[in-house]
Amino acid sequence: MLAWSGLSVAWAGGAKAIAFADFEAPHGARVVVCGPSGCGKSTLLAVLAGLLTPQQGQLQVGDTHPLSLKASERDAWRGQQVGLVPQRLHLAQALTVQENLALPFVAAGLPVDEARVSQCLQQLGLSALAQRRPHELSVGQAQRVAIGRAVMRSPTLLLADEPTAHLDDAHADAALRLLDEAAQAVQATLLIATHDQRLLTRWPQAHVLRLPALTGLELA
Ligand SMILES: Nc1ncnc2c1ncn2[C@@H]1O[C@H](COP(=O)(O)OP(=O)(O)OP(=O)(O)O)[C@@H](O)[C@H]1O
Repeated sequence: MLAWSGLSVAWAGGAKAIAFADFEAPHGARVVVCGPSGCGKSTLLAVLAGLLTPQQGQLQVGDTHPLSLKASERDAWRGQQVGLVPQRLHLAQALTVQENLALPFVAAGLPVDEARVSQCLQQLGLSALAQRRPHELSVGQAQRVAIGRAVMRSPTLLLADEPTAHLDDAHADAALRLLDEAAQAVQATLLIATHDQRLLTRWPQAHVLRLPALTGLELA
């Protein structure tokens, strides 16, 4: 299951705090976090990925309580259990598609599982592009590489930040289908942060968390 309670984030200097409503969804769920620009969607994703430590609160991802882990344990947990497709894809420009997909193993100091890399290339329709570099890809192709990299180590939690921003209907649909299939293939919970209303129509069964706009009340 994915659950949090009492979560709040305060920025350096304590100027502003964001309190997130409590949430719980079963493992394997589809979750949509939506709300207006600046309401805290990316911030919540950073907390869920163990990249940002909240001021307060509890977080449970499967059997793990990431906020109780030491920094090094949390890094290891993130590498193994969390896949993140960031808003800006952050592909390594000097590396080929195949090498980008292998990065999660390299970053963890593990031998590259070449069979898994090949499987992902195939599943995401990237085999013919394996030797290209990111600047030789379309936006949709680059996004597929980012999705492949995120699911490479079969995470239990797959997070995607605005994956359909700037995509037309057909490409947005394709991106969502890929994320859905990629999550299903590794039996991960999939959480998407978005302000794209199309997603709510496409996934009527999703658990939806609507974050309110931040108001002056959050100002300390
Ligand atoms: N490092 C930071 N220091 C101070 N404030 C920050 C920092 N990062 C984000 N914020 C503030 O926290 C709030 C939430 O930002 P966040 O990026 O999470 O919103 P968002 O909902 O993802 O926005 P968008 O839809 O525009 O990407 C904003 O008011 C933002 O200015």
